[in-house]
Amino acid sequence: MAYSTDLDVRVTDSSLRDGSHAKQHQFTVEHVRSIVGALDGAGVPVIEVTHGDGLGGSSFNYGFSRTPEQELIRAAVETARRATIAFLMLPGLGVKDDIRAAADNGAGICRIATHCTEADIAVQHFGLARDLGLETVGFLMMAHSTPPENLAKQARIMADAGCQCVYVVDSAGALVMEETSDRVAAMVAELGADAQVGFHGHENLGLGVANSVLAVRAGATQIDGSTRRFGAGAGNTPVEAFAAVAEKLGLRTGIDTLRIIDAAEDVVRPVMDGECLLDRASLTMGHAGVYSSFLKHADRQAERYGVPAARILMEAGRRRLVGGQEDQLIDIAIALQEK
Ligand SMILES: C[C@H](O)CC(=O)C(=O)O
Ligand SMILES: [Mn+2]
Repeated sequence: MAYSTDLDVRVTDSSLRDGSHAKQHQFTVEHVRSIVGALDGAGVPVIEVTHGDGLGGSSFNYGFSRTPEQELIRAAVETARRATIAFLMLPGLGVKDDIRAAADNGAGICRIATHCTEADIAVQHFGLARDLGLETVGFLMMAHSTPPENLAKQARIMADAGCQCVYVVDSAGALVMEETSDRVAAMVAELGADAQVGFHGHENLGLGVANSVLAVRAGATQIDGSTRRFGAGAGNTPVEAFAAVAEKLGLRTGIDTLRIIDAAEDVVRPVMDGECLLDRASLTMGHAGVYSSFLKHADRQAERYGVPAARILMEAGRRRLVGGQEDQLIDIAIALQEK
């Protein structure tokens, strides 16, 4: 593998990428420097920094970034003393030159995300990332929406393309307990020594930490979280809670539990516009299987058309919308208003 470690689980903190959704992509270089400094000091080994929708995500459809993401990546790399800086890219939103720029700016890990049934669109990007000497991670998003055996076949496509760790990505926070471990186990059985398996959880049903522990027990060796749950929807698996639980379970994460608890309260929380809440809208997303990053888009359309965000999200779940179909939330809101 691209890194050697004596950790049982390697944690990637996604506050500065998944949290970008919650912050409506308004991160500044100062936000990045303060959060990276605190997480790095607490021993978080990998910190992801990008627009919420990855490289090239800054756009009319997804929301414009306040600061160009390559500047944020550069600031993160300059600040981190021990942590490796990762970035996310969705083929089609980002292009190969974006990967080259992130590598030039010192990022070490390229994370490539596709819908869980479309791994084949990432093949050339994994090849490029490996050629550039980057470590590679694959994200199979909306993993609740396809059964474990299909997910394992998609993971195989990513691993054959050069991906070193394929993630079960619970984008909707919809997976419940064994639904997580069954998917992880199927991927572990398929990939064997060819690639690691990871898990990225969302808190929409309050199961981020529990699902992550089950993922580890099923063979996952990389876990994502966000300190203070700073992520889309109800947020991600809280890193500080996962670190504390892992410590009690005797799993080595390399994270200093007390320092990450302080970082959550003293450094990350002040950057957040508000807490990521387990409220009606986010619970609806977990229940109906809706992509967590739809929350802020639904809130905006709810306000514009005077209809409840939860109703918009429920309909998005019924239509089985996937990432990239954010504009359909407008159609849904108009239809609900007309009713
Ligand atoms: C682009 C998405 O926000 C990636 C992600 O974090 C997820 O699907 O969850
Ligand atoms: Mn996410």
